[in-house]
This record gives sequence, structure tokens and C-alpha cells, in this order.
Amino acid sequence: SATDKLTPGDTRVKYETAQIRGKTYSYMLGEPEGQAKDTIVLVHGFPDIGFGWRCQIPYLMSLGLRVVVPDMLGYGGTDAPAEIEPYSLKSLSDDLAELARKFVGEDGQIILGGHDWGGAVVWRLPLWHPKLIKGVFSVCTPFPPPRSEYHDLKDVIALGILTNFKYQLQFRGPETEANIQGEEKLRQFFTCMFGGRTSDGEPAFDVSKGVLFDKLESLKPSPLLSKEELEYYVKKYAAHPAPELHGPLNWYRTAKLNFEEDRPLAETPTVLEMPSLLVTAEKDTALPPEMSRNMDKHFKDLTKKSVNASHWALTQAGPQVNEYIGEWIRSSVW
Ligand SMILES: O=C(NCCCc1ccccc1)N[C@H]1CC[C@H](OCc2c(F)cccc2F)CC1
Repeated sequence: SATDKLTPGDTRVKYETAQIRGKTYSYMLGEPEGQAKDTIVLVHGFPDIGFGWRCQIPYLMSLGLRVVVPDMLGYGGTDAPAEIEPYSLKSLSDDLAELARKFVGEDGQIILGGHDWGGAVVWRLPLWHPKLIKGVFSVCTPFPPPRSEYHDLKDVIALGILTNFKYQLQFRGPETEANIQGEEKLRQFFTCMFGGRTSDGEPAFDVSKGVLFDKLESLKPSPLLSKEELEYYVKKYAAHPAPELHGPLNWYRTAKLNFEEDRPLAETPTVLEMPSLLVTAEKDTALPPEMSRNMDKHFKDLTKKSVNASHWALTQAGPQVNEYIGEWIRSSVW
């Protein structure tokens, strides 16, 4: 039906590009029947592409929304600069603000949604561009408050804190992009990250270990991706020169940059004034719901929901996620 999830190359959306602050961004554009009630921008995470929002796009169009879904910097049809600066949360926020204004003008507003690393971006963007954001939501990612002191992740983990982020020490290093090159390795990597297991039920990714590279070739297909969907991800990543993961992994190399850019925000209490929604995933091992326990003091109007799904909640609990977003738009945003 009209709200079935997008398929690879789906003609219900247009595929466009735009020059944004010196980079080429590629994005899907879904126009609703008749006059758009609002414009919503959806921001994906790692290792994903705009297609990760395939279960939400047709549904949001059916609410009368114009839906804009970029491949984020480093991904798919979007440029992948080699240096780290363009991947800071503030730089990415400035890119998205410019993309949004192409649709709503200098004084217009958007609804903004993010998943995973996209969730980290959407919680910072309104702090830099408050007038632009009519409502903001995140799936899985809690609000990370700006800090006044920098603690390297390695030191934090050595204290036994945030051990669910230990895989990020591997991702920010050279190993992952060195080991995952070419279509076959990319295929194994997506199968691994999207919950694929070996024939004796072993995963090849664990948040407290990272990717177990020697297990990659014995993984069975992930139940979360069809063969066609998996091939679409592989082709999109293979469009970048090896190491294809360098751009995507640069998002893990921005912690110090983000801290420096956050400094002015950390001087005063940060409160987001616009309607906000957090949807947590009960089985997300990297971003468990309890990470959101101290969020409320940073929001004037926060709605919190949870779904019984893994990190890949957008597809695994698509209808429930859509119902929560739709209900929040109707009751809090409109
Ligand atoms: O690494 C991520 N996703 C890949 C793993 C996906 C997966 C999980 C579980 C099973 C299979 C696959 N996501 C990041 C998203 C940003 C999060 O940091 C938010 C943040 C800031 F941005 C700034 C300050 C503090 C702070 F916490 C950290 C996890």
C-alpha cells in the first residue's frame, strides 16, 4: 500500500543533490499529496544511509509532510572529506540548517528527527539554530549534555564507566577501515552490524569488544535486511573509494572537536524549548534506555516512549515508531 516501506530506488521519492557549504549532499525528497503541512528532515546514523528511514518515509508523507532524507557526510551519494573537522556535530548541524532552508526559507521551520549518530546531531542542531526547529525527536540516542571538562573515552572506560561504548575505541582507530574494504567485506560488515550471527549463534559485533573480524566470513544473513536491501547498502558504500568507511568512521574521531565547540553551551544550563520526543529501544546494547535517565532537566516539553526492539528499531519496530512520531506531531507539534 501507499505507506509500505521504501524499496531500493523507489519511485515514490525523488533523488536529488545540493551543494551545501562546499560539499555535495545527496538526499531523498518525498512530497505529500497536495500542499505540504510541514517539512521534516530525517538524519541517519552509523553504519547507515538515508534508506535506513525506509519504514518512516511513506508514513510521514501520508501525514501531509514533505520528507527530506540526506545521505549524511561520508555516506552514499554525499561527499566524504578525508579530514575530521567537517564531521563535527556543529559543522553537520550547519550543513543540515542550510539544506533545510532550501525548503523552508530563512524564516521557516522544520521538524527534525534523528537515529543513532543522527540523534546526536539533532540534539545539538537546535542549540545552534533554535529558530529553525519546530519540533525535534531522536530514536535511541539520549541527549548528551554539553560538558565543561573533557574526558577521553579510553580513560572513562578504564574506570569501568560507559563500557557499552568500548567498540568506539576500535572504530576511532585505523583497524576497522583497514579490515573492511571492497564489496564482500562491506557485505559481511553490514550483516555483522545488523545482527547477523554465525551458524552456532555467535554475533560478530559486541559493544564491549567491537567487531570480531575473524568471524565475519562465517555469518549467516541478518534477519533485519533482505538480500536486495543488503546489496543496496553495499553498492551505496562501494561508491566511495577505499577505505570506504573512512568518512563514516570520522564521526567517531570528533569527540575533542565537539567538546571545544560545545564549550560556550556548557557555560549556562541548556534547555531545549521546542516540543521534543525520545523513543528508546529496550534491547539497544549501545544506547540502553537508562542512559536517558537525566535528560528531563534539559527540556521544556519532552515526551519519552520506548519500543521493544534492538538498536535497529526504525525497521524492527517500524509501525510502533511511526505511531509514536505521528501521535507526538499531532499532539505536541501541531
Ligand atoms: O556508535 C553508534 N552506532 C553504531 C553501533 C550501532 C549498533 C549498536 C548496537 C548493536 C548493533 C549496532 N552510535 C553512537 C551515536 C552517538 C552516541 O554518542 C552520543 C554522544 C555525543 F554525541 C556526544 C557526547 C556524548 C554522547 F553520548 C554514541 C553511540
